[in-house]
Amino acid sequence: VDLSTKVAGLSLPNLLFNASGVCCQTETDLKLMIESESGSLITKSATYEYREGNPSPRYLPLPSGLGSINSMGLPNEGYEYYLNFAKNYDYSSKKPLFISLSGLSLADNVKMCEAFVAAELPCVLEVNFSCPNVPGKPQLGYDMEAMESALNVLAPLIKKPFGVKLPPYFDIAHFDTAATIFNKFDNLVYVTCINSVGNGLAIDFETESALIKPKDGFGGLGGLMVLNTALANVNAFYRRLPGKQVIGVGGVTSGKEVFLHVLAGASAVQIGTTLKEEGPTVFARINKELTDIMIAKGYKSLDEFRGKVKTL
Ligand SMILES: O=C(O)c1[nH]c(=O)[nH]c(=O)c1I
Repeated sequence: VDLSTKVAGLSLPNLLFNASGVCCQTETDLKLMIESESGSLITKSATYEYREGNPSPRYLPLPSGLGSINSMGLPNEGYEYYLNFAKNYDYSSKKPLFISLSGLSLADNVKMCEAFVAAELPCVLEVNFSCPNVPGKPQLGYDMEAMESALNVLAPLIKKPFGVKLPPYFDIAHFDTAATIFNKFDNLVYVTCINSVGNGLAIDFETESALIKPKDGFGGLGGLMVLNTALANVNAFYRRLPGKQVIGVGGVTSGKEVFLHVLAGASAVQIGTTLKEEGPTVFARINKELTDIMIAKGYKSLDEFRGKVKTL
């Protein structure tokens, strides 16, 4: 059974990697990803300067076991740290490297993209339009005009194939509008769907308190509970972006959800909450589970069923 795939022209030995933000903020984290059975890795979204992020507790798995809530607040080492990591990365390692950028302004995104473009590295840039947890900064992904304006500046600047990380959309008209924008940019070769479902609220029954400290307890939701929204966003953009690819993320706890993401159209699949809770051994487990599912169903490669979800 062949779990390999191609994204943005790069070959991934298998389709699994981390969701940006999980197991990827420091070199220690990133080394764990390199040593894991993942097919690639992506760095924590970078801002121009180092950021401490929001006060803790800022991430928790939910007592229900159905997911997680986070309001990290974009903690990261600053973009130069990840530029340096990218300069020292062993690109002969077969594991492609993705770099996530989430500038607090278009000017910051421009400066960070210019620095990465100037370095002429084989890593793939992904612009994060969907961080839900920086107080006072609305998600660009929910402002269609602002997102198009940003892409009008960033796509020509990046020149090479790149991707964007999107928030979940919940209205067909939004899928249509967003896809129309993305189809204007030839080098925008993939979208990653979905980021966390923004601004949920987890309340503890006993203490009658919000679970996390930042933003009165409001934070992005992840894990199994967001699976069906994730599958919808993957399939909506798979149908609307001919010639482009979709990376699926949201709700992956086993090979079964990975299989569903590929059926919905995903070229690669990321793991967030389950990676955070289980650790990097999750990649070996889920690759094996997916292999067993494909053998049971008689599939030899991902191409045989990618995007082939049936309708009634
Ligand atoms: O709070 C965060 O750091 C964060 N949390 C998320 O759930 N998604 C994001 O893109 C980010 I940048």
